[in-house]
Amino acid sequence: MGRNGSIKRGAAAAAPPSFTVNPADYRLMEEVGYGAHAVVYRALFLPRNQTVAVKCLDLDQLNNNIDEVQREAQIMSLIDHPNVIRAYCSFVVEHSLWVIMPFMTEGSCLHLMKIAYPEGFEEPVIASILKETLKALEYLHRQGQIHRDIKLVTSLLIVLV
Ligand SMILES: Nc1ncnc2c1ncn2[C@@H]1O[C@H](COP(=O)(O)OP(=O)(O)OP(=O)(O)O)[C@@H](O)[C@H]1O
Repeated sequence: MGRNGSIKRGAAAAAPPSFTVNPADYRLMEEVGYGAHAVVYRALFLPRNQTVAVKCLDLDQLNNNIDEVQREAQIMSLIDHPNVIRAYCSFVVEHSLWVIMPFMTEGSCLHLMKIAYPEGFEEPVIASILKETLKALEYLHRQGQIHRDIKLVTSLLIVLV
């Protein structure tokens, strides 16, 4: 709504897409990566045939860290910065926590480097990745959050399709 009460053009288009918390609405496709406690899949959100990433965290492995993980998923859902991936939603499926996220089509910087730049990125590219990463960190710090686990080579790249 504009200040004069008029409805802003494009406001509806800018609204974040909504996702369900029903696992049956997601079809897991291939595995795209894994971390210490999670496996990440490319998946389809069936109601809109939309590609997403689903991070499946093994709750049994997390032991006492469940509160921390749920807090992280909640923070991720409140993120609003182009350089920080946000979670659309998260929910428990049997022994896993599923976090639904945008799918980063180009994968991580490490992946890109391995397949296309085996000698390593050139300096201007590294500088650009660093700058964008620092913008993301600055945003998180302004929100009162500390990342604690930055691994530059696993930064994710998105390509708008
Ligand atoms: N949204 C996404 N889109 C595409 N690929 C992703 C996405 N999220 C994660 N991945 C892939 O999955 C890998 C593992 O991601 P994850 O977030 O579990 O681990 P991490 O933070 O890199 O590792 P750890 O949890 O061990 O610190 C990433 O390195 C990346 O290759």
